[in-house]
Amino acid sequence: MKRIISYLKPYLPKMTIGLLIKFTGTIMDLLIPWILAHMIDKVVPQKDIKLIIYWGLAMVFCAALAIVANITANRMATRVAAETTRKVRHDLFEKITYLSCGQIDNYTVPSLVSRLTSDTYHVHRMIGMMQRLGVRAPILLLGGIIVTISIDPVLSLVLLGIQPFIFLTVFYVSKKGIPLYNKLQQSVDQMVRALRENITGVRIIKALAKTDYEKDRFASVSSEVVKREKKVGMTMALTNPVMNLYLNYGLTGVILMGAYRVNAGLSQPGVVIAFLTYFTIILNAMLSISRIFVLASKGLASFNRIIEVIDTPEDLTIEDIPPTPSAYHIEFKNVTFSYHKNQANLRNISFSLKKGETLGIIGPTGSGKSSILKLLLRFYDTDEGEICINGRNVKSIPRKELHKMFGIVFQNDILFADSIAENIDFGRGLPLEKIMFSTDLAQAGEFIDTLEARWNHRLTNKGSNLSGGQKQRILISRALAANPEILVLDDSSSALDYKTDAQLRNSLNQHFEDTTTVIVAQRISSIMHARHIIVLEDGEIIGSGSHQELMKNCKSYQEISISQMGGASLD
Ligand SMILES: Nc1ncnc2c1ncn2[C@@H]1O[C@H](COP(=O)(O)OP(=O)(O)OP(=O)(O)O)[C@@H](O)[C@H]1O
Repeated sequence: MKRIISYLKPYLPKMTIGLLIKFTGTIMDLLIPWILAHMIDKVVPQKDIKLIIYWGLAMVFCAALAIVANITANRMATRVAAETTRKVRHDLFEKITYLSCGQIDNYTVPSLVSRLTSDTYHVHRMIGMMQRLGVRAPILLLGGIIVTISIDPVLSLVLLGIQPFIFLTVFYVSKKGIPLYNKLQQSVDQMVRALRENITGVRIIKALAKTDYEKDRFASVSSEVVKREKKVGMTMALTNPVMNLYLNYGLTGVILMGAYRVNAGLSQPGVVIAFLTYFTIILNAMLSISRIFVLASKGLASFNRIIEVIDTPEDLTIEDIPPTPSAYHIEFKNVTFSYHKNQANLRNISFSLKKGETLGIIGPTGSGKSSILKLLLRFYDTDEGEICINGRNVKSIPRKELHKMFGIVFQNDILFADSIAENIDFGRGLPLEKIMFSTDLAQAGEFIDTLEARWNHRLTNKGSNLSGGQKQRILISRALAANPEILVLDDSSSALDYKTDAQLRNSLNQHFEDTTTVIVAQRISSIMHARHIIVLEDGEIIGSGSHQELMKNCKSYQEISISQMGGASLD
């Protein structure tokens, strides 16, 4: 609660003014039936047209003021809700961008997406609703009760008699409805997750003719949503008819008792008419209050899910480790690491690279090749051992400074719906010449020249209007464009033909001789020229050395080489 108030704090003056306006509008709404009763019972019998017009105008004024005040207050409330939600969403987004990879793994991406979308939406609805109805409904309820008791205490007994039933209904619906809403939200989360997987994987689903399977899978999560929606609907559907029933019974009771009291000269017709209106106002106010409870509990649950992420303590903090002089640019010293802190995914990894040297990493799928790169970039911290760049432990290098050293191409790296130039620049403000130079080096210049708008050619989301090889070249251009100190290529030549791959390697040798390069590859031809090669298996180095050395000493390497190139050597 404290946190939500801290978000609302900047808008407190605006909210106070809005609530005062709302208060005025609501009082006007409450006044109208009272004026009506006064006119019928006191003014009309005097047969003074001037007085009737005067009171009539008072009613018109109240009605106009009520509507203007309510609209103004609602608009102000909407603005406050939108602004507050914008700030919450912004803080959440910012925090997500700073979460470490381990923290993202723990939350999972779909859960973070639904916190950013549906949870912020619920918070928005709650803040809006609390301002619109949070003041109005209690005033209408309390004010209505006070006015009815003051104009005819006996008729109020009808209202009093019906209250326990109303309370019971509201209590039952809230008690049942809130957990049902929470369950519904969970199944909506699952449906969003399935939908997301389906849409991102639409090609492979089609290619593997899994459309029917996916349709069934989606149908099953969707029918769970429908089932839960029905359950919520069935419970909530009780509210309006049951309340209407109470209302009608109450109104009948008021009319019966009112008629009796008017006949007996104990009350007046105007009071009975006003009473009927107040009765409706009071019941509607109670209904609104029950809705506020449901919406507030949903909104608070969502807000807590958002705050959980925003308050996640920062891990991977910068540690004060003094640098040690080193002849090496990159060093891995006995590094052991596990994602789930149970079974090690990398064990005892050691290697060192001098400036400008190239390391090739090869090994079967799942052997830990990409994990080495993730540790080098400090996406995760090692469990044992240390990783140094220029003698500085990566844990002691500020994140921005560390990442600036790198040019990276990851597996399945992403291109955005933007121009080719902007995709390469990536917000770094690089001059076009550098971008053009990098595309030439990455062997992308040739295909860019065939495009009408060339570097301004717009890509679609994820670069889906390019071929796999073209995408790969743009991604490599992005990695090269800022003249990185360290170049990391994770299986990035897999979509390049052998000739382009060889041309790329030549360009790198010529123009990036000071850049230390780490290449992860499935193809031996992509790494066989590297100064150092390590062969990984099950998270361990089972062979290291140059291509020739490995061809002599490492059985696994020989097998890969023979299977891919018939065991060709460099010479
Ligand atoms: N984010 C993660 N959370 C948990 N386990 C992970 C995560 N990423 C990778 N792993 C596990 O760590 C091991 C090594 O994975 P890694 O991606 O490093 O392999 P790889 O050699 O690069 O494989 P590939 O050639 O298929 O890309 C695998 O067993 C994988 O399941």
